[in-house]
Amino acid sequence: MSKSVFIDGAVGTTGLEIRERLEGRDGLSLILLDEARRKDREARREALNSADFVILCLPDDAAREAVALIDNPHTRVIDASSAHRVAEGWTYGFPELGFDVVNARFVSNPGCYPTGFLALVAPLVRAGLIPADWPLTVNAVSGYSGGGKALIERFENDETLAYRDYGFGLAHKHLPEMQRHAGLAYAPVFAPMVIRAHRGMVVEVPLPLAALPTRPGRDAILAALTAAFAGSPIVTVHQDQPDELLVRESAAGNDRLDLYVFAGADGAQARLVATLDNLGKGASGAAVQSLNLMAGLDPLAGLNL
Ligand SMILES: NC(=O)C1=CN([C@@H]2O[C@H](COP(=O)(O)OP(=O)(O)OC[C@H]3O[C@@H](n4cnc5c(N)ncnc54)[C@H](OP(=O)(O)O)[C@@H]3O)[C@@H](O)[C@H]2O)C=CC1
Ligand SMILES: CC(=O)N[C@@H](CCC(=O)OP(=O)(O)O)C(=O)O
Repeated sequence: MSKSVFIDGAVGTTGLEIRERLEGRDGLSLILLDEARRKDREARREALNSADFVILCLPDDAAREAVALIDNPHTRVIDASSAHRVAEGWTYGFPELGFDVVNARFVSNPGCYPTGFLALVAPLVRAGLIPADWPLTVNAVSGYSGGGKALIERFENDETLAYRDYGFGLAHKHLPEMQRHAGLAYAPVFAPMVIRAHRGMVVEVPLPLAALPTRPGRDAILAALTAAFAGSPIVTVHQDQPDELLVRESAAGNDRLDLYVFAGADGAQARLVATLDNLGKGASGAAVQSLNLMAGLDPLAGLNL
C-alpha cells in the first residue's frame, strides 16, 4: 500500500530537493499544500496528522511547532532542522554509524558539517585511536546553499562576495551533535567557511598522529574507517591520496560521502578529509535515505550516487 508523505517547508532549498526526489516514486504519495496554505497552521496540522511520514524542512522554531502540532501516535517524522539532533526520544539519522533509523518514529537528519566530521571521527573514537578527551579541530568550507534562501540571495545579489568566514562565537549550532555523536568529552574547535560555489563541501580534521597515545599510522586510521563503512554504497573510504580536492562553482548534486586520509611521509601528521554535497548526504539525500529505511522501501531509491 502506498505511504503518504507531507513535506513541511516544501518550497525551501532542502524541501524542494526532497520533493524532486520523491515525486513519481512507486509506493509513495505526496501531500502538498498550495502557496496560500503552506504556512497556514490549521492546514499544516491537518497534513501533519494525516501523513504516514512527515519531513520537516523548516527553521528550528517552526520544526518544533510542527512536532507539537502532531497529536496522533502514528505519524513518523524526519526533521531536517537542527532542533532535535541531541533531543531525548529522537534517533540520529546516520544509519552508517549504527543508529536504528529503520525502527525509529522520530528521526533527526544530521547537520551537513557534522555528517563529514562524524564520518571521519566517530569510527576512530570507537576504535580507540582517538581518545574521547582529545582536543580536536575541524575546518570546513561549504557552498552557499548551506545557508538556505537567505545566504543564496546574499551570494547571488553580490557577485563580489567570494568567501565568508564565520562562527567566531565558537558556539555553532552543529557543535552539540558533533560532540555527542562522536562520543567526545569536549566539542571540537570548529572553523566553518562559505565559498562562492552553490553546493558542495569539504570538511577537514587535522590529526597529529605522533602525539596520539597509540601513535597510529595512516594504515590503522584507514583500516578503521574502511571497516566502519564496509559495504556502504554511499560512503567511500578512498585508499589513495590525490594531490588535490576541488569544488566547482556550479557542480551537479550527489548523495555520496567520500572520505580521505592524507599523511606525510614520516607519518607524524594526518589530515582527515570528507567531501559531500551539503544538499545531498548533508540534507535532502540523508532525509530520503531515512525515509526509504523507515518505509521499508529500496534503501537507495531516489538517491543520486
Ligand atoms: N540548506 C542546507 O544545506 C541545509 C539545510 N538544513 C536545514 O533544513 C531546514 C530548512 O533549510 P533550508 O531549506 O536551507 O531553508 P530555506 O530558508 O531555504 O527554506 C525554509 C522554508 O521553510 C518555510 N517556512 C518558514 N517558517 C514556516 C512555517 N512556520 N510554516 C511553514 N513553512 C515555513 C520558508 O518559507 P518562506 O519561503 O516563506 O520563507 C521556506 O520556504 C533548516 O532547519 C536548515 O537548517 C539542513 C542541512 C543542510
Ligand atoms: C553555510 C551555512 O550557513 N551553513 C549552515 C549550516 C547548514 C546546515 O547543515 O544546516 P542544519 O544545521 O540545519 O543542518 C550554518 O553554518 O548555519
